[in-house]
Amino acid sequence: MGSFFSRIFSRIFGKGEVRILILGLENAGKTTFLYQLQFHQTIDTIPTIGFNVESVQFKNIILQMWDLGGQKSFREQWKCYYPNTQGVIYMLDSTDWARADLARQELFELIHEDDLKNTPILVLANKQDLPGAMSTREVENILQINTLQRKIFVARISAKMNTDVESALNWLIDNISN
Ligand SMILES: Nc1nc2c(ncn2[C@@H]2O[C@H](COP(=O)(O)OP(=O)(O)OP(=O)(O)O)[C@@H](O)[C@H]2O)c(=O)[nH]1
Ligand SMILES: [Mg+2]
Repeated sequence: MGSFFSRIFSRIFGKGEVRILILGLENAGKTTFLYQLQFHQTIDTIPTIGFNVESVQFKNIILQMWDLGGQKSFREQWKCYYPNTQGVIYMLDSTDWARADLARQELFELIHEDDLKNTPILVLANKQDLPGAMSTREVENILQINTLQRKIFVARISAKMNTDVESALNWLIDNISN
């Protein structure tokens, strides 16, 4: 019985589990993305108070995915979740041109954190199903990706329509294992 529990425990908390944070401004689509991955469904969301966490099986690994609330008061608490993180997903509402500068400021803040200094960052340019969504080039310019000396990659997705969601994750997983 003991070994049964230790196997389960190591499966959940052991080497096979990868800790990923999903960050980004409120309304970017973080929770929609998480539930699309976990349940393969578009679930109606409400603004996240605090966080949601789900263990998602992806290929042969388990991703422990922390979806943190993006409202200002919650952004101030993101730091508490940085230790031991192996990958960051930075979610952007690609139609929110008005808050693009704020989205960049928040990205630049987390990029300079010690706890995240070796962490690859996958930028998900979400809501590509909507008219006026930014192109990859526009996202790279707005977020000044070229100035960052980091493993960072922009992928365009629609969390709601489940377009390119899993293929985007491949980059992150490959870069964590490297
Ligand atoms: N059209 C479209 N709408 C989306 C997409 N992804 C999310 N949304 C919508 O955007 C709104 C916000 O989505 P959430 O997933 O709750 O956003 P969030 O980033 O978790 O927001 P907070 O929890 O407040 O930080 C909801 O109305 C979603 O249905 C998408 O790919 N396309
Ligand atoms: Mg949310």
